[in-house]
Amino acid sequence: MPPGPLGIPIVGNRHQLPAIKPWRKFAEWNKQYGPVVSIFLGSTPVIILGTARAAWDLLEKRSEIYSSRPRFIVAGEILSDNKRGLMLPNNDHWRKWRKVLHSGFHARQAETYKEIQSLESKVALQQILNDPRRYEKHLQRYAASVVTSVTYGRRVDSVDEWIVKENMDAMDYLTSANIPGKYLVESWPWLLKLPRALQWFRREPEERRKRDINFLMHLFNDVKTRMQNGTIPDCLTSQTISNQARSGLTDLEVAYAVSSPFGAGIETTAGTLTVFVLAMLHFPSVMRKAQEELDRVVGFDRMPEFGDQESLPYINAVVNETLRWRPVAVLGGTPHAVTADDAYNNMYIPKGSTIFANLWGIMRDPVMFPSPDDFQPERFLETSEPRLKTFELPFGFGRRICPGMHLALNSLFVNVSRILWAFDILPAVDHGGNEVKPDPWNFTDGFNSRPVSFDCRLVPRNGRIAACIEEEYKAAMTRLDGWR
Ligand code: HEM
Repeated sequence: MPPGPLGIPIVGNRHQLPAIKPWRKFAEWNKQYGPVVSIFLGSTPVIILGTARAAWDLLEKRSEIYSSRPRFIVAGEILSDNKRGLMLPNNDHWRKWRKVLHSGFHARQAETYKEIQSLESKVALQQILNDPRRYEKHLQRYAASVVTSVTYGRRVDSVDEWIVKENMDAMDYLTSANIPGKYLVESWPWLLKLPRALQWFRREPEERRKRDINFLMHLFNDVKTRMQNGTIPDCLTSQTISNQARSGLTDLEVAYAVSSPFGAGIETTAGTLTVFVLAMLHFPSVMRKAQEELDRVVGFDRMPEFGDQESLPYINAVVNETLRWRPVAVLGGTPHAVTADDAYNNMYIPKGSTIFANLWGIMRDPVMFPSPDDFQPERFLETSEPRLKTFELPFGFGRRICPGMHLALNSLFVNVSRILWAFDILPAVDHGGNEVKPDPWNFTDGFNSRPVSFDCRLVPRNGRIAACIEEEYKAAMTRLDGWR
């Protein structure tokens, strides 16, 4: 097996793994033992990949055996009734679920969502202009509204709307059910053989499941009604319903499948945009260089559009560097599992191992990314490595690669370019007039890791830009009427 720290019988290495930010420990082990490390969590072998090369060699080149998931008994089987594909093993159910997301979000289909992304980003800019202190909330609203629009054809004005809150509750419960060690049945699956009445761990997640189903079916039925009335814009749910006879999916399976962007696409997108703001506070020379490019290509009389993207290589590099500098999907998303015994560089990888591609460590590999703590967009412009030119690494691997990648990259481009065009991003100032920069390492713990909320100033660069934002906002709100 690959090298790794020595564990103890029964618990394996669990006691050596901190409950908080385990990705840091993973990276330490990769530094000490090499790019492929093995540990045991209980009796399950766990492989930690610490370089992009190792992750590509295994998760991509051998994706037919590395694209499954570990078993999630409570969160996946009991709470989600095997209908949340993110936690499904590589089987027919998952393939059908994945097809829904692929047809909804592949590169060409993502082009059709650019209009709503552009309109929503104009709303976000105007909100930042008028209420800059709550910039983080505005970015979260942007991300939530794009997801509800492309999924259910309905935008949101605020993150306090019922649909967003109910979804957050559901996601919080899902995450809380997925904490390693919380449920005995995850380590002792034979407990599932007890008479159902004695399976005490079922009651709470099964109650929650009823609530989830009510919520998801309500959204599904709302789309169906609006399809019958002819009042819904084209969206993932309407497309999937139109296709249902061919796909053979039940109503409930569709309701779960189309809800995936809720859990996977809001926090990741908004968190990455907050990382961008944090980076600009610490690397003001990058901000100036990006603004010079925007001033040259776009000017002050109009805002950047998707059509400018090819003429803005530095902005594209800033987006890539944001995804690298502090990847929000720190552990590479949900771990993979390998479905057959394998060997790699003379190391044995047993069937059933859980595989983490530790993006936090991978993005800080000094061979691929020299001076990894520095925010250097230039590394994406001066490279001859094709895999850095189209930078898909932050979105995972092989058959499990993020299906929302194109939608996400479009969101990042349109917001990063417009925020830089519109505002100087400056540190907050304390009572004594001193600039206060947030700690660049202060990130949340959890499945996705984003910066802990921080204050800063977003100051409009000039009056022409401010007037342009107000004008574009008015026009955007009229166009957005169709998305209510
Ligand atoms: C900056 C934003 C985003 C980042 C960094 C990100 C990153 C990731 C990563 C690393 C994975 C795991 C891939 C793997 O297992 O190898 C993933 C999976 C996934 N992402 Fe994203 N994502 C983002 C936005 C989105 C959006 C906008 C959507 C939906 C429209 C989405 C939907 C999904 C889904 C459904 C999966 C699970 C795929 C599966 O298990 O087959 N993501 N994402």
